[in-house]
Amino acid sequence: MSHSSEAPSPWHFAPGKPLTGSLTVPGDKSISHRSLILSALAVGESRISGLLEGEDVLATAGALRAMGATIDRSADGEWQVQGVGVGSLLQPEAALDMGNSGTSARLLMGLVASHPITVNFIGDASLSRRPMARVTEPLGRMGAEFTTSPSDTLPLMVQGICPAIPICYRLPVASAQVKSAIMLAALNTPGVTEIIEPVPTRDHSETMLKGAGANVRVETDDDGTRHIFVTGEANLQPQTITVPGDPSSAAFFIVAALIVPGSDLTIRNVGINPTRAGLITALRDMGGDITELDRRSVGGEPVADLHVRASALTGIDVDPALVPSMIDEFPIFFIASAMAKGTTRTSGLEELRVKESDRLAEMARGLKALGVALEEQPDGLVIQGRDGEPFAPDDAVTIEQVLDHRIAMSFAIAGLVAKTGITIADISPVATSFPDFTKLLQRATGGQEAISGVRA
Ligand SMILES: O=C(O)C1=C[C@@H](OP(=O)(O)O)[C@@H](O)[C@H](O)C1
Ligand SMILES: C=C(OP(=O)(O)O)C(=O)O
Repeated sequence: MSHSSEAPSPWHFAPGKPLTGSLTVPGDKSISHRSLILSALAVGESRISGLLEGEDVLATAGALRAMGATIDRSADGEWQVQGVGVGSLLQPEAALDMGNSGTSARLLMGLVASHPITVNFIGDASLSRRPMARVTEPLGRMGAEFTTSPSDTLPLMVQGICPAIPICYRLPVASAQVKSAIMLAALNTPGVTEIIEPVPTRDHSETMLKGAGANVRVETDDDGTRHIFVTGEANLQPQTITVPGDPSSAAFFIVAALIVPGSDLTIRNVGINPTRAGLITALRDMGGDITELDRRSVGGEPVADLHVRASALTGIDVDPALVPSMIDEFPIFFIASAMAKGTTRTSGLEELRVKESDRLAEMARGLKALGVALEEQPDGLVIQGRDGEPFAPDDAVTIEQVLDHRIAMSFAIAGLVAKTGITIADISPVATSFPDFTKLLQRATGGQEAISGVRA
């Protein structure tokens, strides 16, 4: 199911026309995973529209089918799910292939931990390097058993337990995936499970579980620490869910429109949940002209159309408190920083080293190849911006395949302001989160001439 088994697809991205007009980004990846999972746990038919049809979400759908849910697609983004009910997942016959998707792996490990089934999880080379102890540790306290490699990575076997034991768990890392894994395990666990979240992370699981009728209560201390209480043995109601556009996908077009001179672009239907909107705050602090139009609610989430105009950016020190709300946006934020005037400093980003790739190292490597002066620190980058001057590397730059969609898309956008363009050795990883990325970029830049495929 993974793109990694296919032949690489090299693309070249070079300066062309400004980004103009309007476009709509695909459905939010986090909300799409959760829509399928909660629908599979409801009894009856749920209907989802705007579902992201990226490989990561399809991995979640495939796993839920293998555990008994009936999942059908009737049109683009339109999906129907017949759930099995909390506690009624079936033992899958084969290992669940999570492909490149950390969210699928960690959320589904939580889901099966409180079911009396044994499940093997496998993934691609990137996912098989990513840390899983962060979920096996709390789920183990709930009674599930795990067989992993000594490095606590995939492939991994979960032996679920029913009834599981409710726990009170303080998250040692700011991670919505870990929080959500425990919440999903808690749904089929008698009693009340409490998760203490010192640093708030994306809150889609809380919102969507409440919407489906689960007893989820959130209390916030004066210092911002959140306590999330989930009452187990829940009954979830089938829903009609509309998935809003993904701010993490919109991010590439926001930055492109800011740094390509003359751009004036509207990105429609973008989720602006405060736990996801840190990039907009940071870019505005740098002088980015981003206006929210027609603020509204879609599927219980705040959404707006974003009007973005090319802007002279100035470097900033990014407040570490913003980090969780822009965690996936740092790769493209570093491209914006490299085009700003002055220095941009980031810190508190050690989590970027355990994403689909080591995103600090990969971004530092690619930016250096583009001639950008920077310092790589253990938990961030310090970037000397070029004050709007296009990248002018001595040699042609090729970004090698590292099985990381966000690295590929970030340097694709950088290619729009690089004198000789940039070659992405394999664009196919974008299919995990944004299958239409190149098509939308071509459309926004007025046609084929802005970017073109390169024959290897
Ligand atoms: O819960 C989610 O849907 C996600 C949480 C984040 O991961 P962490 O929980 O590891 O920070 C994010 O990077 C990922 O893309 C999606
Ligand atoms: C980190 C990401 O996803 P995941 O953890 O689901 O692989 C991402 O999409 O940037």
